[in-house]
Order: sequence, then C-alpha cells, then structure tokens
Amino acid sequence: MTIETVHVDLGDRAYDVRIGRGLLYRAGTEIAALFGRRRVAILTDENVAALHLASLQQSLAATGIEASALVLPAGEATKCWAELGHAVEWLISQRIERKDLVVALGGGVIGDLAGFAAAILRRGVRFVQIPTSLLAQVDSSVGGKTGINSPQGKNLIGSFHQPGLVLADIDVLGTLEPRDFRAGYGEVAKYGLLGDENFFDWLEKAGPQLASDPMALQRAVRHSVEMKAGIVQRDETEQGERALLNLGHTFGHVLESVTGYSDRLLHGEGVAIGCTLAFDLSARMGLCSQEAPSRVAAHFAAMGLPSRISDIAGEIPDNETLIAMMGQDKKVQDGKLRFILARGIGDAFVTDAVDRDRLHEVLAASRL
Ligand SMILES: NC(=O)c1ccc[n+]([C@@H]2O[C@H](COP(=O)([O-])OP(=O)(O)OC[C@H]3O[C@@H](n4cnc5c(N)ncnc54)[C@H](O)[C@@H]3O)[C@@H](O)[C@H]2O)c1
Ligand SMILES: O=C(O)C(=O)C[C@@H](O)[C@H](O)[C@H](O)COP(=O)(O)O
Ligand SMILES: [Zn+2]
Repeated sequence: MTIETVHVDLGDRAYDVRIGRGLLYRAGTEIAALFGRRRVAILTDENVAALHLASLQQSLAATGIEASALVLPAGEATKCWAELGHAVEWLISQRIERKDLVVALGGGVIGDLAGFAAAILRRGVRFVQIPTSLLAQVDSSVGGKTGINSPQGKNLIGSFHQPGLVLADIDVLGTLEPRDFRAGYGEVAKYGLLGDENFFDWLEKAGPQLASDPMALQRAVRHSVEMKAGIVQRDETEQGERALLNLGHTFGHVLESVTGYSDRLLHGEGVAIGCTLAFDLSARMGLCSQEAPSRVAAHFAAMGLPSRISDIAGEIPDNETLIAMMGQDKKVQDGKLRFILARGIGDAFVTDAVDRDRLHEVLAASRL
C-alpha cells in the first residue's frame, strides 16, 4: 500500500498530510527533508509513550535530529491550564526556538494541547502532528484548531495554529483500545453525514470491518482528510462553511462538559449522540425524513457507539441546564444558538432558526 498525500492549500501556511503504513519509522526522514535537522521537542501521553515513543526517537536519531520528550497524563482532563503550563514551561526549559519543532505524538488531546503550546510559545513555534488515534488522523491533526477545555465549556481557550506537516501512520492504529477506535469512528461517520451520502453508504458496509482491513481503513482516513482539507481551505477560521464540521458538537460538547471531561463520555461518543440528536431535531422540524435519524442511530448501534443521552452512565443535568450551557458554544452569534441541521444524509447546513420546543422534545426523547 502506498503512502498518499493530501495537500492543505493555505497559501504561506500550506502543508501536506501524509497517510500510509510505516510512516512513524520514516518520521526522521520526512521531517529532515522538510525542515532540516532542527531540534525537536516531543509532547506525548503515557499510553502512547509506552507503545510508540521509542520508534519515533530512533527514527529521529537515525537522521541526526536531536529530540527530547515530555510525557503527559492520558485522557481528556489533560486539556487544562495546569498541563498547558507544564508543557509550555518545559518547552522553554528545552530552549526550543521559533524555527525548532514541537511534535505532537498522540491522539486529539495531545494534538490540541501541543498545538496550542506551540502557538503561544515565543508567539509561535512550528509544529508537526503525528496523530496516533483514529480521531486524530481523520480530524484533529488537520485544520489548525488548537486549545484546551474550560470547566464552563469545551475548547473555550485556544487559537488557530496550523501544523507544518502531518504524518498519519495507519499501523499505529492497531494498538488502540477498541473503545477509542470506535469513538474515533464517530468523527469518520460525521463526514458522510454532513456532506457525502455515498461515503456514508460505503461506511454502512465497510465500517464494521475497518479495524481489521488496513486498505479500507486507509481509504476512510484519506477520504475524511480530503473532505476536511477542502472545507478548511475554503474557510480556515470558521466564518461560514467550516461550522459544518461541528455537526453533532453543540450537543456533544455540552454532554462532555457535564460528564467532567472524563471516561464517562469520550469526545467521539458525544459526537455520535450529537449527530443523532441533530438529525432527530431536523426530522422533528420537518427538514428531513423521519427515516434519516433512525438510519443514523442504527449505524452507530452497529458500530458499538452510543446514540442517546440514556446511553451515558450516571446522572445528566436537566434539559434547561443543558440548553443554558449551549449558550457558551463558539457558534453562538448575538446570543443566538446556531446548530448544524440536515435536509438528509450528506446534506447539512448551519442555521439559527431552531425551534426551542422541538429542541426540548429531542432532548427529552433521548433520555427514554
Ligand atoms: N482540533 C480539532 O480539530 C479536533 C477535532 C476533533 C477532536 N478534537 C479533540 O480531540 C480530543 C479527542 O481525541 P482522541 O479521541 O484522540 O482522544 P485522546 O487523545 O485522549 O486519545 C484517546 C486514548 O487513546 C490513547 N491512544 C492514542 N493513540 C494510541 C495508540 N496508537 N495506541 C494505543 N493508545 C492510543 C490515548 O492515550 C488515550 O487514552 C478531544 O479533546 C477533542 O476535543 C479536536
Ligand atoms: O475542525 C473543525 O472545525 C471542527 O469543528 C472539528 C471538530 O470535530 C472538533 O471537535 C473541533 O475541535 C470542534 O471545534 P470547536 O470550535 O467547536 O471547539
Ligand atoms: Zn470533534
């Protein structure tokens, strides 16, 4: 299987996303070819470090690149002020200069935190994404959204800072825990739901085999990255079309916040529930057929993903509280909630014309 390249054309911030097998072992060569032998500071988490850090370090050393590494705790709670401060102070202590490289080796948590650390260190240091989770390969490593969470809302602190290179090695996905693989799949399905019904049709057949079929997996990663790159190229800072990538997230982010950014609900699981709720809301508002939300929920169930609020263990605050918390969403304009709704599978759009009664109905039905 070949290594494929998706180019993200952002003018002087353009970069390549390289996708294929064995890329971790080629990281030193790929990085040296593009940036020369600059010093590298790797940020990673404890799970990824145990499995993949040595391979990256060997690859860099073999190319004559000097690298040091900081290992952070694994999990969503790491996207916080304390760990950001820890990472930035460590990078300063390593005397990382603007033209050196911060390398994010990990899932979306590490990518978001490392990218934000690189954005604010010395007002901007170059960085490379080496995404190791399915979610990070198909979504978070591309597009330059970086940041951390606030107890008041998800990703409320951050900046746009594009990577200079993304290396997505399909082989490293083989060590993911099944639950983390499934959660990442939530974002894969999102692409079909927001803009490509043919892709969703294919996923309905190929999805259950993805984890054991590297060719199908690479196709899913490449297609997702192509879709994201296209949207980001047209709307880098989310003035319009990019908000489509937020399908399911108005619901999902609030559910992540109220579950304390914990293992009770992973980001991709929140996206799966949120996408189902967005389709249910669309159907109740007469925008799409009643079959569409059933098809979405059935596919997530077939993939072992949750699709209802009642699938989350433990207490969830009442609907008034959830809707009040949606007021912190970054898509809010002039105090008005904006949602991504759909006319059908693969046909999403952004709107502030949301029927509050139907919103209550959707949330209530999802708890049954
Ligand atoms: N910036 C963006 O555009 C964007 C897009 C989507 C999601 N996100 C963010 O990404 C985060 C979720 O990312 P995630 O699902 O990757 O979570 P994560 O980074 O917590 O990774 C999930 C788990 O998998 C482990 N892991 C990662 N790679 C592994 C591997 N190869 N083998 C074994 N274990 C591995 C991690 O240690 C962790 O325990 C959320 O914070 C979300 O907000 C950002
Ligand atoms: O890249 C984007 O744009 C996205 O919205 C991708 C989402 O999957 C991702 O979770 C993103 O971090 C959410 O953005 P936010 O601005 O709502 O925090
Ligand atoms: Zn997401």
